[in-house]
Amino acid sequence: MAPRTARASTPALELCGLSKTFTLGAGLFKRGRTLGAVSDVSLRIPRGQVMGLVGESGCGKSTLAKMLLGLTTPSDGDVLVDGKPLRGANQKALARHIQPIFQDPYSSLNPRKRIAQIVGLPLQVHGIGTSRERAARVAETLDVVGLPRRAADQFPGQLSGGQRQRVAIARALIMRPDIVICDEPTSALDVSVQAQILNLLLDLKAEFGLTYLFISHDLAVVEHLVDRVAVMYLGRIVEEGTREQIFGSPRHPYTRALLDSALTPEPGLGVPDIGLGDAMPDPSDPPSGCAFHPRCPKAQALCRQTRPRLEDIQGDNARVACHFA
Ligand SMILES: Nc1ncnc2c1ncn2[C@@H]1O[C@H](COP(=O)(O)OP(=O)(O)OP(=O)(O)O)[C@@H](O)[C@H]1O
Repeated sequence: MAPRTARASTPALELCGLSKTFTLGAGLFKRGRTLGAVSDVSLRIPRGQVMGLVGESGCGKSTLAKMLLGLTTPSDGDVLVDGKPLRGANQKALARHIQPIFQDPYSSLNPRKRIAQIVGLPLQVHGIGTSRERAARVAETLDVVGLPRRAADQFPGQLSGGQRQRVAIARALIMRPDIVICDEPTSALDVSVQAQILNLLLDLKAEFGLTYLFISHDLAVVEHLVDRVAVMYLGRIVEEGTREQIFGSPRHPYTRALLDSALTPEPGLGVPDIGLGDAMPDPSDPPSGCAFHPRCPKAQALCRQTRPRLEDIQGDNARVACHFA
């Protein structure tokens, strides 16, 4: 793994043609079908920036996150952290660079452990510091995420949803990572608490120079804190650009549909109906050509035949995969 003093121009996190294929229904005498959960994803996240990753349920966001966290092995492609490949890196080195914050603080915290044990566990697992040093770092980190000192002795069940997500954030920060993968970190929270957690994430980013990949189906949440946005459909990135480009002048019909659905007034109700009629196609049997064509209001014959490449939009520092964008 890279030293923490990598050059400022090197992206903190780079995904190069990352793919994950699952085999379904294989047996002794049966070959099984393949499902491309993530296909040929390439992204660069500069140090200190927030990349939003958006798309409907089942488009591959969590599978992508698991590959970045070393929880799933890519079928193809590479992940570079500070310019160095993650492949072959040991878990200890990885944990010092990349940490996750997951959606559900209710199920991701062990209900039988005290908060101090939960937050300090990564230090213990990786043999960092004496027990006194670990306790001091836990106390300091609880402060940083805005939890009272007394929370250290409490159990998750004694805390509110927002406080539990602060615990999950403290557990991620205790290793002082450079990159945090936030997988729907506010989806399980009340709307009023969501804003507090998002503001906390922004403050922590500034304080520790963190780089975030922020995964969400909720575009309103993403708009609040990202620098760039990548839009994913059926395992592929279909559009990527700055926050202003994606929210101000989206080019891909799917991005437009997602933005339209974000305007429907039912925040916090889970994945929106994006108003495109047919549900997302079966990823183990994707449509020919552009995978979005059966739902696309602008589809033409070419879209059924040829898959558009994700190409640079001239002079715009953005990319789109659509024949007619
Ligand atoms: N272990 C697995 N084996 C087989 N298929 C899988 C596996 N994990 C995920 N998939 C499939 O890969 C596709 C992408 O799933 P993934 O969970 O990454 O999507 P997602 O965008 O994170 O969805 P959600 O927001 O609902 O979590 C889905 O079709 C899913 O059923």
